[in-house]
Amino acid sequence: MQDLDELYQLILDRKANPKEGSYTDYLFTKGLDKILKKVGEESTEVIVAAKNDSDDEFIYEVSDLAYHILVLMVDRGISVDQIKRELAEREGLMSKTKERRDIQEL
Ligand SMILES: N=c1c2ncn([C@@H]3O[C@H](COP(=O)(O)OP(=O)(O)OP(=O)(O)O)[C@@H](O)[C@H]3O)c2ncn1[C@@H]1O[C@H](COP(=O)(O)O)[C@@H](O)[C@H]1O
Repeated sequence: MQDLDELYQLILDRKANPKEGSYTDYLFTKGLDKILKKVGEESTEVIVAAKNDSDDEFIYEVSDLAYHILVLMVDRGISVDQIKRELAEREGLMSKTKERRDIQEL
């Protein structure tokens, strides 16, 4: 069982300790442009899968995209905690915006 935090840590470790035959290593070696190309390809595959009926295919493609996004985050030096913090801040902002909208609708 591997959650997103654990996968992020493993990718971080691949960056610090390159391992022969590792696909993550291959991406880091190729560099940012290659990682961005993969994120673009995987995003398109998620869109195509979302239009089809197969949940399994959709889950597979979202997982591919999630992995490549984590590789991109490590390459850019951004942590999962930074994303969590941003989302947590939005939670406060969004509920304030909703309160304002509710008041305007009264
Ligand atoms: N979650 C993933 C994961 N998801 C997708 N992929 C790889 O992403 C690639 C996507 O397939 P494509 O056909 O688009 O790409 P490709 O033809 O293989 O290669 P490209 O030349 O196009 O880049 C496949 O090679 C998959 O193996 C992943 N590779 C590794 N992980 C995890 O990352 C961790 C470290 O893996 P290694 O770095 O390989 O040790 C492990 O926990 C793995 O499970």
